[in-house]
Formats: sequence, structure tokens, C-alpha cells
Amino acid sequence: MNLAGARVLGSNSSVKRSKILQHHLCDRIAMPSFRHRAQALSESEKSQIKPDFSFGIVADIQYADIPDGHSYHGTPRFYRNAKAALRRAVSMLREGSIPLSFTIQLGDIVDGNCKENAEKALDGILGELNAFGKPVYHMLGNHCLYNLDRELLHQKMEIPNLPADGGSYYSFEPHPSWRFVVLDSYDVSLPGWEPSHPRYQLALEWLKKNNPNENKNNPQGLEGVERRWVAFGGGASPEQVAWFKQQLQEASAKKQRVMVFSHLPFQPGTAPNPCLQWNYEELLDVMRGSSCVVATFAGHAHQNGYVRDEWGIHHLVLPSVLETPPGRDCYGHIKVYGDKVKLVGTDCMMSLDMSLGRKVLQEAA
Ligand SMILES: Nc1ccn([C@@H]2O[C@H](COP(=O)(O)OP(=O)(O)OC[C@H](O)CO)[C@@H](O)[C@H]2O)c(=O)n1
Repeated sequence: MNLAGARVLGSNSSVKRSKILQHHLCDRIAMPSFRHRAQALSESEKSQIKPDFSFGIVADIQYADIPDGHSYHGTPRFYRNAKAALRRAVSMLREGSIPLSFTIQLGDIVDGNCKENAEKALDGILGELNAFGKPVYHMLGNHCLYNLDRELLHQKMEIPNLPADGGSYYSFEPHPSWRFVVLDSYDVSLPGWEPSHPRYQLALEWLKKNNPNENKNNPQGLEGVERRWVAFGGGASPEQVAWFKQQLQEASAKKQRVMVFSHLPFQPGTAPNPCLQWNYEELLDVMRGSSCVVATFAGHAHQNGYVRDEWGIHHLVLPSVLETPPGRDCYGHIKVYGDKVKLVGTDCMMSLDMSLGRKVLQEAA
């Protein structure tokens, strides 16, 4: 891993003895050239034993059939290029030397700016992803929900095992020793629910209580992690939190290890504070109350971020296809071994070796 910019937090930090790494966009930092990285990886791969399984990963494609633009803060966004970059990613994931069992996309598959053509944009991107030829697991981001109905997204994305309450959380077992839990970051939110829906009402209540600004997308005046109280964020309902707890209990009982996937990041330090999930602490408490969670993966922040917390859980935030300059790449694959997990990022996506904590190894023995 390129450790430029890494720092070890002090003992008075909330993530004591943790390593924190935040790579920013590939056009903002000096990254090793693609060729150099490909050679380095093939050298290390020669010495690896075969993983138990491997899968592809991609974040924030956020495609729209509109001219290039920029984020609220002025970062360039290459809306049409996102499809070309995804096509390249899918073909590399499909044809690469490592056989992948499936791919996960971390939400915001299309951008909210394609109001009239949202369904067409969604169909186009699903077509690109499905060219992978193996299962693709999805989750919903704020942009998915700006113009598209949840039910329609569930159907088109063929999301399995959904709860009866209309939420978008589910789990699957990619290997007998592993459970993957996909959380719904917008279970309690303004986007995705009718204003009369109880989950919308709850989101409004939380936002009114925590963000005094008239424009609830604006975190102005809020300090530190309080800046997460913005309307383009979201939270997990009490029902989802209870379900999550149960998932981890079941995984522990089956001696399974767990990876958690979500559009919004949970761990402070992995992403700017306005990107954090509203009730991230509750979800972290659930994870830390069990010994089976190895890693969490999120998108939304459009940049690389990493913290290993003091419970040994690896928290990763992965960069966006949308803000990857034309001609550059942004995707990765993850190799899962008995004692470690290895993210192999391409070009703008970081690479990372993650050892399994002692407690996880003991629990699953
Ligand atoms: N201070 C702000 C920030 C944003 N907005 C408005 O909120 C909407 C969502 O912002 P957007 O950047 O489009 O959200 P993304 O999910 O694409 O990106 C998440 C992270 O920010 C990436 O770094 C939009 O309408 C903004 O104009 C605001 O009003 N005030």
C-alpha cells in the first residue's frame, strides 16, 4: 500500500493505536504509475497461496448522460465518462487473471442530475455491470433515490432476501466461513420515501433536532462529527439495527467472519464528517459487541480512506468512478484468505493488506 499521508493517531484519540490513511483523488496526489503498480502486484501475487474466494468492487459510478460538471465543493465530475470507465473495469474484472465469484457496487449507480432519463441511465449501467457475467450485488445511495423508486431499484437490481418493511438491507453467504451484510444507509432518510412515510418523518425529526440550517443539506455551523446531520445523509432504523445485531449473532454461532457493506461510511477519520452515517455510533457498537466483523466497505466520499479501529476492524472508504479523470481507472478486487483480506486496487483505488484480528481468528477457530 502507498502509505503517503498515513499517520498513527495518538493514544488520546477515539481510534487509539489505529492507522489512518486518506488518499485523495488520483488527480490530487502523486500515485505510482499504473504499469509500476501492475508489476508490483504480479510479483506479490506469485508468492500468494490461492485465496478462498475473490470478488470485484466498484463505488459511486454516478453516471448521467449530461456534460461534465463538478461537486458542490468544485471537484470535477465526469458524468458520461463514468460509463466508459465502468465498461473498462467490468472487462478487466471479468478477464483478469484472478477468477472472481461476484462483484459489489457500493451505491450511487446513477446521478441525481439525470431526472428525465434516470431509468434509461440505470438500465444502461446495469447492462454494463451485468456484462460481468456473474452475480452483481448492489446497495442504494442518495443519488439512486433522488429520481428512482425504491421498489423499482430493488427489482431491476434483483436484490435478494429483502426485509418486509421496504428497506434495502440484506445478507448473503459467499463462502461457508463468511457472511456479507449489506446495510441500507437510507433506511431513515428524506430521499426514497414519500413525505407521509414514517421513515421520512423520523428522518425529518432527527434533522430538525440536529441541523438548525434552513437548507438541511448545509452543515454550516455544525462542528466535528455533528456535520453529518445533512439531508443527503441517512440513518439505520431501529428495525435495521436489531436485524444487524441478529445477523452478527447468527454469524458468530456459525463461526463465520463478516464483512459489512454500506453506501455511507461509519468510522470517523475515513471520510469528511458530512459523509458519515447519522447513527454510525450505534452500528459501530453492534460491530464491536461481536468478534466476527473483519472489515467495512463504504463509498459516498469519493476518495480513499482507511482506519483500523482499536477493536481491529478495518474500515475502508473507496473512491468514485464519477470523479476519476478520463483515461484513468477506479476499481478493485478483494482476495479473501483464511488469515487475511487483500484489496487490490487499480490506478485511483488504493491497495491494502488486512490481517484478521486475534479475536476474529479465535472466535472462528
Ligand atoms: N455544503 C453542502 C454540500 C452539499 N449540498 C447539496 O447537497 C446535495 C448533495 O451533494 P452532492 O455533493 O451531490 O452529494 P454526493 O452524494 O454526490 O457526494 C457526497 C460527498 O459530498 C462527496 O464528497 C447537492 O444538491 C449539493 O448541492 C449543499 O447544499 N451544501
